[in-house]
Amino acid sequence: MEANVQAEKGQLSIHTDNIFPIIKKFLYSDHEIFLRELVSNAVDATQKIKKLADFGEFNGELGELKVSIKLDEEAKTITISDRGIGMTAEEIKKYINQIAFSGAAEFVEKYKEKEDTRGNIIGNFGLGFYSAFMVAKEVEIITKSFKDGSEGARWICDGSTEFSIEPAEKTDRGTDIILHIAEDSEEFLSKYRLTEILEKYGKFLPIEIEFDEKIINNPTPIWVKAPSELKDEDYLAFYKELHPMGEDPLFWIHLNVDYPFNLTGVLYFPKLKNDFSARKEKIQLYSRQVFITDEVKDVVPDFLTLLHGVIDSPDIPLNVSRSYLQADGNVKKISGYITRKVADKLAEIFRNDREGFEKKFDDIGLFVKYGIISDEKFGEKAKEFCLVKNTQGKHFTFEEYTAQVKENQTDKNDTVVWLYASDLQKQDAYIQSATKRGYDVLVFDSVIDPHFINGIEYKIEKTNIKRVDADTLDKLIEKEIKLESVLSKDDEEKAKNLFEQTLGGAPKLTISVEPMPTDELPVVITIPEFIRRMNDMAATSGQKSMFGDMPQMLNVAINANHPVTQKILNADENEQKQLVRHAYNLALLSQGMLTGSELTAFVQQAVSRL
Ligand SMILES: Nc1ncnc2c1ncn2[C@@H]1O[C@H](COP(=O)(O)OP(=O)(O)OP(=O)(O)O)[C@@H](O)[C@H]1O
Repeated sequence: MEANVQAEKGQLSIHTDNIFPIIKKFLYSDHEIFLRELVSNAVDATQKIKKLADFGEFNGELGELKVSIKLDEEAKTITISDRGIGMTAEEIKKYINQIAFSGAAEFVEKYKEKEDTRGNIIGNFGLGFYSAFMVAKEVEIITKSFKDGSEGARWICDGSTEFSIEPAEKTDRGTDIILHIAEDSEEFLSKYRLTEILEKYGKFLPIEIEFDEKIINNPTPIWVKAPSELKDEDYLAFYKELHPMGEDPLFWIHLNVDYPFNLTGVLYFPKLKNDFSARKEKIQLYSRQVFITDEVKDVVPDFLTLLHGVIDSPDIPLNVSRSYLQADGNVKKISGYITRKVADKLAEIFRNDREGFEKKFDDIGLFVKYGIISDEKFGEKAKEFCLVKNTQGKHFTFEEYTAQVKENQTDKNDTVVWLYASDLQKQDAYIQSATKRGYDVLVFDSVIDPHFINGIEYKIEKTNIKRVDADTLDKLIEKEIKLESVLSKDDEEKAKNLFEQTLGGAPKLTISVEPMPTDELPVVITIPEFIRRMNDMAATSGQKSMFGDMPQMLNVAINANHPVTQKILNADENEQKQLVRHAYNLALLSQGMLTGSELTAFVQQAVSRL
């Protein structure tokens, strides 16, 4: 059989007429970035002239090197001017007419032997210039190269694939890019709008940027300086620059690494209290001092997005438009590095200033706990310095706490039981009972705590964490030796039946008779730990628990040793019922569960006895 497809290799052909509109309009989704691209080019050209002066390849006067932006509302133009290296007519043809040929990349390549110039040069792809056509119907370049004897040149293009180039009068070295703004982009002919864009992308560009007779940027933000040059005031002042309305941060970390990737930055710990709302979009990502994004969730683990500050890394892979990140191996390394640094800083403060660390823990606890449950590596380190606090306000590390309660709170299965309360007011009766037994009670009252408890329980060896009202104390920490019951088996059975009959209408009650100390309540109501915890976690993550909203299951423990139980057993039928209800209501009341009409009835009944 004859083959009608011949094996062949070849080259795809691209029609400039078709691809050009795509580059102009769709490469960059956000039109405002034209200004970022053109100002970055002007900054690059300025950095290059400085470099050439350093290398001895330019011996003239550098002079004032700022980049300036001018708006002419009447002529409907925006002009970006620099005093950088400029271009000869030949260079325009090479760098501008050849789309996707980057003079920036070429410069870096040419001088790579001399030093790592990449650090200063922003451009890479050779496309940024064309973003001008997203907003301009015509673009002019008037430029003069720094090279001796160069003539000025004027390039003009109306956005088609045709251009013209001619000699031009220009006395000074450098480049003016003149944008004749298109009708559909006139929003950019506004001082306010341009200021906004310049402040967003250019606030920390390394060369002075002038607009409307003002310098809009800080060319040497603290993250480009050496930590040894900086004082606390400098860090606090920079924080104010980022968050003018923000409360002072608690502390900060200066990031500075150049191997195996390049990254600088300063991360601040804000006061979080019990509040997740402070989060998100407070870390800004820069690449060579050009603002990229404040959506850093692909670069740092989620819990770190609670921090504020700046990260600058030329090694975070950006796509052509520089507005999106690409998750890759480098990003993982960077994320790992930041996590480690943050953990190390916390460990250092913990070691050097335990008292200060404890004071700050209310504010950073949320962060540390979120880190522990969401990031394995951070969790490993944070185990050493994460603190828990008891009802007396004393702080402990996990290890210290286990050592503290081990003797008294180890159950017959050799498991250490940590008791906690989530609401000091509501659970007061239970806390007091536990304290009377010599047990210690922790406070876990933040939004993250239900998740935190669940997350750490299995990480701390042989430990159970139970809320103080999850069961009667004897069952929370089951000991070998039990308290004796003063009731006969018969009487216990009678008491149980009586409660069951009287409270029969109440939903899902599990009634038991248990020997407890006489100073505890005659009836104790508890909600099983597991079910309550699932409810709590569902509530904070905004989901519905599979167990519904309210605790459906209640354990009602009748205190066999309380004199009231004896009294109930000895009373006549009518009085028995009243006493049972009353004791049950008191137990509900102490759990904060007597509400609505039942509470009203209870209060009225009590009043009638006055
Ligand atoms: N203001 C300027 N002064 C001197 N040369 C310039 C200027 N603007 C652009 N160029 C030259 O034109 C080239 C192409 O610019 P373009 O913005 O398209 O790409 P790039 O900056 O190299 O890369 P990227 O697409 O990443 O921005 C630059 O590399 C540079 O050589």
